[in-house]
Amino acid sequence: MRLSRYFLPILRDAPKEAEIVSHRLMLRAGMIRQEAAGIYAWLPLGLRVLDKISSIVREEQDRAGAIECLMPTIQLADLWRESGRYDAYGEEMLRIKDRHEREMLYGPTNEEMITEIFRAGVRSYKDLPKNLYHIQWKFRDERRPRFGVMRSREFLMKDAYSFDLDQAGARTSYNRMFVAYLRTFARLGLKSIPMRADTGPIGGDLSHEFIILAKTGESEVYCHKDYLDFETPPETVNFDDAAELQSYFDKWTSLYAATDEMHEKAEFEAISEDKRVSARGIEVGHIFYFGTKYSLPMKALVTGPDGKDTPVHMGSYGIGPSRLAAAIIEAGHDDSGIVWPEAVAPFRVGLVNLKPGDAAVDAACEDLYAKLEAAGVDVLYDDTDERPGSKFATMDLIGLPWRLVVGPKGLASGQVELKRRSGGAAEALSPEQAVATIL
Ligand SMILES: Nc1ncnc2c1ncn2[C@@H]1O[C@H](COS(=O)(=O)NC(=O)[C@@H](N)CS)[C@@H](O)[C@H]1O
Repeated sequence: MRLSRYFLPILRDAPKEAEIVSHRLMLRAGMIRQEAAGIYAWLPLGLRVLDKISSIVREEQDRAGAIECLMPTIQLADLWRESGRYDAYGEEMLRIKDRHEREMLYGPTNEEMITEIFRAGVRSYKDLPKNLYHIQWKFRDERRPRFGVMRSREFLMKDAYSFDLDQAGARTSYNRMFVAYLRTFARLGLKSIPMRADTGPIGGDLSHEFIILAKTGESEVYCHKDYLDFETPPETVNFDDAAELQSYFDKWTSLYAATDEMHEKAEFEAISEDKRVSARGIEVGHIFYFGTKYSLPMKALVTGPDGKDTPVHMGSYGIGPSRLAAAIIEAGHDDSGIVWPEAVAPFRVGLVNLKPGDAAVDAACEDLYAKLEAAGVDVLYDDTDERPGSKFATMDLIGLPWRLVVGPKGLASGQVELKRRSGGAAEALSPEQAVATIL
């Protein structure tokens, strides 16, 4: 992409209301723009990151056997009356009326809707287990939206829903998602720790929040330090092997880890001092087992092996891709700006032309741009007339993994300058060596 043709509204300073670093950097880097309280436009650079995060979430859901669908954002109030949650959900629900005065709502979550879809499509236990998911925008009228997209009112969520004949089956579905979550956050460059959590308005009696430790996290969390060294379950996990899945669940819940609401002080203080971690954390995922809480009132029944109709056992599993864009910045930045992990960087290389109009430099840049793009490397080519200092500052701010600089002096001795954003000195290399290093 040529920067002269792109849309990247960089801000020199962040608005004062941006309290945390990810909010400041996302605004300054031209990734998002606030359209209303807690409601953001995702500008081109931010959307590229959001799409990369969603792709990794999707890959790990698919690997775990979940099946993707897409439910609408607008839902009928009557659907929520079936589960009894319409009134219980409270102020956070955005209630609307259509032209026929029909009561509707902007979905904050989809347990009722997926249960309605399931009950219309499945009748026998032979069709179980099932896990259906979508990646869809949600609306929760948070009293105090803040921290940019970290706690916004409209946000993107992957929400998956599992259906099993009984609790034992539902526990395996829960463990499948548990393992998929550990893998997902690791691939995003984050160290997540599953913590016992409260079930809140979703309900149920088993729940874990996946927390990443960050100074600006909203939650106060407590855990055993050894979690930080645990190996992520490998790509080769057999998601059909209930015992293997249970072994990962047992390992990753074998030591103390709890959010503030579930904290047991005495249990925590029984851990040797050097192994206690108490920190602030960001909740990036939350999973629930809630049995027949929705299937019973909504009559989502299957014919069991005994021929009797029985309500299915369900769980729901949420991840916040839009919150993750901010959380990844909280976990990866420095004084000059964002430092993206390769997996989610909006572009892989920032190519900087120090003297547009200089024939040799232009030719060298065009050649590098063509070679890298042909090799499938996403390049943001700064071909603008900005001053060099401002070009370097922009590349540091938007945090691309590689910065490749072409100037007349270096080129005269056949060299360009390559620098890794995550640290290390700039290297003077031939254009060929620079391309080889990046590939
Ligand atoms: N206001 C918000 N802004 C940004 N992300 C949010 C917000 N609220 C929740 N999330 C993200 O969405 C994830 C799931 O949300 S949740 O309420 O915990 N769980 C559910 O809604 C269940 N239905 C799971 S399918 C959270 O872990 C968080 O990553």
